Amino acid sequence: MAIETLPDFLSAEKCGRLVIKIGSALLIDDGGDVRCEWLRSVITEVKAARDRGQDVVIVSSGSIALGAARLGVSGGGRRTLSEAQACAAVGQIALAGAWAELLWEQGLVAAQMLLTLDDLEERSRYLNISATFSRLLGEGVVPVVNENDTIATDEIRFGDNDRLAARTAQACTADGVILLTDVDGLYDRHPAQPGAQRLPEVRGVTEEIHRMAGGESGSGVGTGGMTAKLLAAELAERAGIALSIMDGTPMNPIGRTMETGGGTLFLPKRDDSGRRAWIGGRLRFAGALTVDEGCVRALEAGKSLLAAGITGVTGRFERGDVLPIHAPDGRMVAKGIVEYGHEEAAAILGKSIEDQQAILGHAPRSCVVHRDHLVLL
Ligand SMILES: Nc1ncnc2c1ncn2[C@@H]1O[C@H](COP(=O)(O)OP(=O)(O)O)[C@@H](O)[C@H]1O
Ligand SMILES: N[C@@H](CCC(=O)OP(=O)(O)O)C(=O)O
Repeated sequence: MAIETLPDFLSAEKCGRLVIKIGSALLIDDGGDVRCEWLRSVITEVKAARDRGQDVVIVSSGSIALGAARLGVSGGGRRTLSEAQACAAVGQIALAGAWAELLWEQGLVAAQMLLTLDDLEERSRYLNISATFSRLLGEGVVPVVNENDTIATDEIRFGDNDRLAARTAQACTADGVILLTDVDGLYDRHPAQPGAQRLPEVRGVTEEIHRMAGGESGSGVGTGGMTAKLLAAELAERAGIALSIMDGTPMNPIGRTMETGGGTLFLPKRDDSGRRAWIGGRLRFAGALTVDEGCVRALEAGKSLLAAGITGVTGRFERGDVLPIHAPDGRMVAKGIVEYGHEEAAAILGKSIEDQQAILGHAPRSCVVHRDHLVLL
């Protein structure tokens, strides 16, 4: 049974596993301290969920804001990478300590998991992370996840924990994600603008929906703003996971949203298997394929990708990598696991299957991307 309404997030039947993401502005006060009383109220809600039989995974921001205050570093979101990393290193140890202590106050055991984009993109590490989640949740532990900011380079950083929450939800096979933030959902324009209306439900994050988000964070403490939350909603949607943006500012924010009927609920269009979700959720690529119009139509009709339809190969990739597949106008139409490395793919580009043996010097594979390993976008 899948989530269909807001109260379903609190049902062990419909939402056996829940990810709750908490933004920096909620967790850290203006003086740079953890808002302990508020956090205690959230943990009460985590405890209630556990008592109902739901597994809960927390994605907690706040290390940079916490560390910056302790180091006396200012600069909001405009810090250099090394500055942000130093702040994160100082802040994370305090943040994890606060979580462990306050969860323990209510009889819950915390575990820390620091992840990077690379960890979630590389299949074997992704599977290890999934296995660790499964074991921890089986033991009744509450994993607390954050980005491993101290080792992530700019290129491989998520930079915002909204997408990290969606990818974490995939990795731990969650049914729902709650993003607690400082606004009670998605508005049709920036909420500060006159006449802005909240959208209670969104089924399918379209271009029109993306245009509603102003890029900047409102608080000046968080990163990514609504744009990042919509990207997260899109990742969740593709993985068949429901996601809700809720106002985290009051005490007991989840219960409060249920009472007021606030928030925005993003519902998935279709269900995807774990493997397809993993392919569709990939964000970094070692290369790319461009195909002709006929090939785009064939892919949309559910066919595998043949070398004959490929018009361009870029990057240095290996067999087994996930690549984006672009239409002639540059639009990304699909992602899929490639059957050849970049040299062989470039060599057989545009060739029919009959011509490929002589070029490769061995029997060709039936296709370049098999339809079972292809996700249309
Ligand atoms: N269309 C929109 N609807 C709601 N909020 C929006 C919209 N466009 C931009 N925002 C801004 O996004 C902010 C939330 O993002 P952010 O500050 O990054 O939160 P967090 O720190 O919780 O991740 C809101 O406070 C609001 O100022
Ligand atoms: N990993 C960073 C989180 C960055 C981030 O996404 O912040 P936010 O937009 O407040 O959720 C930190 O702990 O400070």
